[in-house]
Amino acid sequence: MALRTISAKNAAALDKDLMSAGAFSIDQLMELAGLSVSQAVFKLQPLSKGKRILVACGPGNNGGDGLVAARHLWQYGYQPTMYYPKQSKNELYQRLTKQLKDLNIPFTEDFDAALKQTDHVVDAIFGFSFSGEVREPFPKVIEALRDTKIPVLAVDAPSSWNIEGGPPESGPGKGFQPSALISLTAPKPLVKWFKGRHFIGGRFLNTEMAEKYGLDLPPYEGLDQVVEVNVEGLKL
Ligand SMILES: NC(=O)C1=CN([C@@H]2O[C@H](COP(=O)(O)OP(=O)(O)OC[C@H]3O[C@@H](n4cnc5c(N)ncnc54)[C@H](O)[C@@H]3O)[C@@H](O)[C@H]2O)[C@H](O)CC1
Ligand SMILES: [K+]
Repeated sequence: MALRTISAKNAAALDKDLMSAGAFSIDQLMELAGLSVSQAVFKLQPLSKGKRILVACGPGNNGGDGLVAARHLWQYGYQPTMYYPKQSKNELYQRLTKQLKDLNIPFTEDFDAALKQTDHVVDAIFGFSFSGEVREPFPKVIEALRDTKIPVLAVDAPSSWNIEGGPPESGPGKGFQPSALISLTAPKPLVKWFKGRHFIGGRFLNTEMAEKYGLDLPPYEGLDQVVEVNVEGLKL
């Protein structure tokens, strides 16, 4: 039986619930989400296969997960490069950005050039709050992700995909099928159309919240912040 999915609306409500009734702060959730992303990269792209990781970050919390992941990746010995064209003025993102700059992690404005010099890409552009047509400056970036042969790990959703309806039928994301996906907390309905390796991360759900939102507690093991699942949602 497949792991149960969570709609965009319920994912946003669960996030709020975790931060009110659940007593988590956004920093904590983002740190755990980003840590999971870094562990998925470690499993997909061992250091021996190439250390250069291009992390594309969008303006919201999906981008924040990418900022956190990059810091952990640096600590593991990777060489992250950041593409973060719409930087938020929010204090949390500014702190995360400073932490990366203090590690001398480069920020680039030229996504195409950076893509030619990387071994792996993290797509942390849009997550469960994406809707409508992709707006500037991201259409070109989504097209490049669609066309590249370099492996791409999508964070929570392949950016530009509709959370409920999956791949877009037109626009830059038409035909974009990343090689891997990490679903945070629980898979979104779009996983039905996803064909690559699938991880679950964001190990912070409790039994009560899982029951309230009709979710399964993912089968994490030991110290792992991620679990890889097959199309049926079962641990590999
Ligand atoms: N509980 C969890 O699982 C947690 C998940 N996290 C991550 O947070 C994102 C959701 O974050 P949110 O800030 O709500 O939204 P997004 O990052 O998906 O995007 C919002 C951002 O994007 C802009 N935007 C929306 N649509 C478009 C468009 N068509 N074109 C251009 N820009 C667009 C919008 O204006 C906002 O600025 C979730 O997926 C996880 O990755 C948390 O980190 C921790 C808890
Ligand atoms: K994404």
